[in-house]
Amino acid sequence: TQSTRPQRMLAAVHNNATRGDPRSVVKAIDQFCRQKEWAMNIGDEKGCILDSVVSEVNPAMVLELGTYCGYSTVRIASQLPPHAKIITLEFNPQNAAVARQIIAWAGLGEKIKLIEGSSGDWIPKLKEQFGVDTFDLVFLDHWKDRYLPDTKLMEECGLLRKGSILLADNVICPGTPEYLEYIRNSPRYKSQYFKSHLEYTRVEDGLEKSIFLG
Ligand SMILES: O=C(NCCCCc1cc2cnccc2s1)c1cc(-c2ccc(F)cc2)cc(O)c1O
Ligand SMILES: [Mg+2]
Repeated sequence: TQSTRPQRMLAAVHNNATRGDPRSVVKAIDQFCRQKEWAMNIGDEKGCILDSVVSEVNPAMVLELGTYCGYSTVRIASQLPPHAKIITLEFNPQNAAVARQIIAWAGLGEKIKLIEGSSGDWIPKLKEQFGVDTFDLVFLDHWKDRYLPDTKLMEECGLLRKGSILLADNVICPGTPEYLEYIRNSPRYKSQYFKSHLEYTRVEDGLEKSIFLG
């Protein structure tokens, strides 16, 4: 039977990356996406901006909405301090299965909790199910029309504290107009736009970094 693109990406990781070496996993995926098949990982250019935000925040507790194949999960987890954790949500079971194997190959399974399901269902359950208090960093990379409702949901569920950072991918392409409008005009957030490009292309895209003011 025909393989899927995530499965071919996983094969590229197995063939080209060193087990236990997250940076080689990231490099193998970027090479696959540049030389073989485009895929919707954050990519190397926006990935460097992600890396700088993670190292600046030095988070103990991270939430990622949208795992896909685990590329950004691996980038984030490889920079976390000891005992820090990332919870990542993925809607598509086939993508989640590939992500688990890419995360395992990178040797980061201890730091990462991958949950299969939708953000709307799971955000209200994170405190009771996983003993989460608040998140220091949230990376939004899931359905673009869910960025705004899920941000409001996280506020309502008490998952954000004064100083929590939201980092949103694709605010230009595919675009998240309602989210940008809200977050840039809300007195409860301080926002900053990082101009970049859609992964592996010359199309404009960017990341929006927002600090929750409480
Ligand atoms: O759709 C994108 N990412 C979201 C996949 C949604 C799946 C999930 C929903 C959901 C709900 N709850 C919990 C977890 C999850 S995971 C996406 C698309 C492009 C793109 C595609 C074509 C194109 F021509 C130009 C850009 C680029 C990107 O960087 C993307 O991130
Ligand atoms: Mg994205």
